[in-house]
Amino acid sequence: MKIGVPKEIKTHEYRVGLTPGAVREYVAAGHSVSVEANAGAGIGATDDSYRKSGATIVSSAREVFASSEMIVKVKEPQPSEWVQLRENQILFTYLHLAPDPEQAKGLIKSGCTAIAYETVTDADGGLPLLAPMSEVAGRLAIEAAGAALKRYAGGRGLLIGGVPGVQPARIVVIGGGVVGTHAARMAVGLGAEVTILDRSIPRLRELDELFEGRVRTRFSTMEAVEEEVFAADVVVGAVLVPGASAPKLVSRGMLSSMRKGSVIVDVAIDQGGCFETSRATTHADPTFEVEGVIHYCVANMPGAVPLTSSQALNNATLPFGLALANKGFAAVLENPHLRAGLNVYRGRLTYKAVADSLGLPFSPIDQAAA
Ligand SMILES: NC(=O)C1=CN([C@@H]2O[C@H](COP(=O)(O)OP(=O)(O)OC[C@H]3O[C@@H](n4cnc5c(N)ncnc54)[C@H](O)[C@@H]3O)[C@@H](O)[C@H]2O)C=CC1
Ligand SMILES: CC(=O)C(=O)O
Ligand SMILES: [Mg+2]
Repeated sequence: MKIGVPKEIKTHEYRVGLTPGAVREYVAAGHSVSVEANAGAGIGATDDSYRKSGATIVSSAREVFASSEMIVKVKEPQPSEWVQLRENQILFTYLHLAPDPEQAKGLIKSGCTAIAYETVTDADGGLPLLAPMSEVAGRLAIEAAGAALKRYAGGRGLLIGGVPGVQPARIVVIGGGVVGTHAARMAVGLGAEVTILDRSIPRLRELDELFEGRVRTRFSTMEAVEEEVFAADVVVGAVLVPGASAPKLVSRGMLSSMRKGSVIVDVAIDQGGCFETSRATTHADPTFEVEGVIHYCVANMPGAVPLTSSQALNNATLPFGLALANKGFAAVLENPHLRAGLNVYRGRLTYKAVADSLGLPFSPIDQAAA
């Protein structure tokens, strides 16, 4: 198959869809790979290193889109990219369609086959292509919170771990999945007082065991969320209902009861965010303030550490990408985990939670592929 890797164009997005090491695997399996010039610059991978791995370097994204049967990216296609997609072309990348009707319409119109990393599943019920970036974003969330808590950044002027004799920051994590767990690890490591809320009791049990008493766990009801958020210095939003828009768990009205200079890190912003007042920001201008509460809502947090993130992402995407390259759409039909990743096929939305969130018709894959 002809595989294409354009350079990422989202603001301050430095990751790359395929590392030179991944290209080598595709080429060894008999595929050809076109990489846009400088696509790997953000991770220090030169065009020459891609050539050595067997790629052909082309000078423009236009050439990549025109010549490839499958496009492998990181972030959701931007408007200038989705107009270049076409029927019978596979797009393999993050999409986050639920809060993004314009992109959804663009992909529907293109007729392409769009597989979303974030809804591909594994045999344990996990999301193997979301998990590595959730690990990164969870860990970064506490760094972001630490920066925003600084007085000159508008924060309360609090050191996360405190010092002997002075209490540390109180960090509340809503959603104890991959992001939440990794955020909690960092927060605990810095000496914060940490509470994790989740709606899954089995998950709360696992967290209780994992942290051996170093975090408090709490079942997530409206009352519990209110009590914890009002007492927090930092709230990390880390909930997910796969494919769907994130539930809004903290309302605008609640902000006035939060501490001035406290910080919200809404990692779930790529699914629309779980705070009513969140709106997506970029690494160029990551925070804004509402009612004295600093909001950090960057939708591509792992893009800030592309060297770590591109490797972690490629480790996870490689077997799925190779299956697609080897078998084409048949791989989607025969592998239930890739099938779960299919969001758009020949002009139809094939993921129910996405269609429901967008208020658009849903077509089961069998129907769409018939
Ligand atoms: N902004 C960014 O750059 C990035 C954002 N993300 C996003 O972070 C979010 C979380 O991802 P993961 O941790 O991988 O998901 P996950 O599926 O591992 O964990 C989500 C957790 O939320 C819990 N949950 C669902 N509804 C809840 C509610 N009403 N109250 C409390 N808990 C609830 C679930 O039980 C689950 O434990 C996703 O939206 C993901 O796309 C992930 C990576 C990067
Ligand atoms: C998961 C995601 O949105 C990201 O890595 O940017
Ligand atoms: Mg994102």
